[in-house]
Amino acid sequence: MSLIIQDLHANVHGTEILKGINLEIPKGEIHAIMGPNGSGKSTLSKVLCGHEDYEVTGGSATMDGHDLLSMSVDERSRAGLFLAFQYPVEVPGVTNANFLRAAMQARMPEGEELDAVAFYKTLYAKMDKLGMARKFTSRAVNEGFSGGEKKRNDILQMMMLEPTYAILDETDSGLDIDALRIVSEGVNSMRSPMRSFLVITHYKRLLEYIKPDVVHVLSDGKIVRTGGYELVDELEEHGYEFLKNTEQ
Ligand SMILES: Nc1ncnc2c1ncn2[C@@H]1O[C@H](COP(=O)(O)OP(=O)(O)OP(=O)(O)O)[C@@H](O)[C@H]1O
Repeated sequence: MSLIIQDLHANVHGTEILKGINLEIPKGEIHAIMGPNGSGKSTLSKVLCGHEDYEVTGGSATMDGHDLLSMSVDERSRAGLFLAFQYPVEVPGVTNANFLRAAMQARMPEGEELDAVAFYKTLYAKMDKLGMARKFTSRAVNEGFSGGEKKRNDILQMMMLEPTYAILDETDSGLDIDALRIVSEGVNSMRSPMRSFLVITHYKRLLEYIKPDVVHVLSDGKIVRTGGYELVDELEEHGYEFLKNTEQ
């Protein structure tokens, strides 16, 4: 049971950004992707989620054997995929609570109704865990939220939806020191043999809390290095200097 990406190529507005990505994330593992600005990290996450701006031109991606690329965005979500965006979107006019209720209802088998009492009980417990005030339930999704509040809200969505494969795109950006710890604890509380994470980040500070099993470096649309946690230390110390030696 894994997320398997093979020789994935993708374009945005006719320009090739992903140039043959190979990645296998078995259930239960946390993989981190690091890499220079503009190397394609967010593009990879958006392609996996089916963002309409991105055109897959080759390769495959399967989730537990199912062809991810042939599914609609909705189907991918229902199948257990979740993306916390680098820049979380605002949804004016829809309260956080209603958004989450609708998202959870949409995942239930036809004919079954979400239990409202149980929903709010779970929601409040998870908000407490993330240190989020109750007022955020009645505010429109991310509208007027600070950068850090948006990131926390994304993690709340993830904790409510309980995906099997979660992609976190620079979740640490904009978080203050306490929020970074709290959000990381939220992620760690979801670690399970039945769930995998792909964590995109620039900095060691997040990975000190969310210890990845495997670390990849993405450069110019390809995975150029894969290793263990020691790779994070190496990058922190030397940056992406080594890439210059691999460039033509
Ligand atoms: N919708 C888009 N329109 C035009 N160019 C795009 C679009 N999406 C991505 N790109 C380009 O694709 C390249 C890869 O971008 P991407 O956001 O995937 O990089 P990244 O590795 O996540 O970078 P960062 O670390 O800065 O967040 C960049 O050159 C970017 O300008």
